[in-house]
Amino acid sequence: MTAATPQLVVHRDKELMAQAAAARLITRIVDAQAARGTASVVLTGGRNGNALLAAIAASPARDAVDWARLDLWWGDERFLPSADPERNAVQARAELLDAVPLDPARVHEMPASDGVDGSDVDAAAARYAQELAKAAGPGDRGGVPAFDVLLLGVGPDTHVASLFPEHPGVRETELTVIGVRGAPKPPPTRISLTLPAIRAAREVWLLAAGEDKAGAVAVALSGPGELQAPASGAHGTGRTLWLLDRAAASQLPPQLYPPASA
Ligand SMILES: O=C(O)[C@H](O)[C@@H](O)[C@H](O)[C@H](O)COP(=O)(O)O
Repeated sequence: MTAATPQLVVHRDKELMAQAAAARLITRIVDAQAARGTASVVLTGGRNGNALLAAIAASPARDAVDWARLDLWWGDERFLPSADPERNAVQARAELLDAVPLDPARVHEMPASDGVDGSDVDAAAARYAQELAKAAGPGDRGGVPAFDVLLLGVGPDTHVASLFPEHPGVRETELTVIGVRGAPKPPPTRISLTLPAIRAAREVWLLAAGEDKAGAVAVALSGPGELQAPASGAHGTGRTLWLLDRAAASQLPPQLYPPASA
């Protein structure tokens, strides 16, 4: 087994998956902070990503995290005005970030369409790539920090972040952050980390719950390649973990279904 080999955990339903993922993430952050005095996490948009944040907000264990020593980044963002309720960062703040004592300087939102770059999504993406490069340490590779955990929701078409099947972004091998136009999932204009940036993370956790994800999970784990199934190209340098509920795991071939999960 290598770090890219997907490890699967299947929970009873999406509510339990969010709670269990929240407990897992709190523990991972606490361990990283105990070992290195800091931690870095990449957040994802979408229902499962937001449910995880809400579960952390509701968890008494959340106070075990030294929030001031946590760097937060985003895997993708909808390129909208900064206060737009459709922005992943706006939703993350509502679910959790505004309730915990983060260091604002360590919360790295992706640029908005009413920011310094105006409507130039490519310039905005380049700006975020510079911010990542500045945060990268001497031992980090590829111009991004070695994130402790990079979260990804999985779309019903197997997209992750804003990397969609057969779209240019999934082919990007040099840039760490790109502008995305014509995204099949609205809104059409987005900013996204690329697969090389995603793969710099120590751990990549993919979240998928619900019957509508069962096909995507089965396809992504059957190995068609990242161009057809971007989720299949998302793996960490130390661990690749799929956090599922039974409905999203319902089309997995028996040999991939984990022996015991609750
Ligand atoms: O900006 C976004 O929309 C997300 O980052 C996107 O990649 C999301 O994670 C998936 O589409 C899954 O979304 P759900 O969890 O809502 O199905």
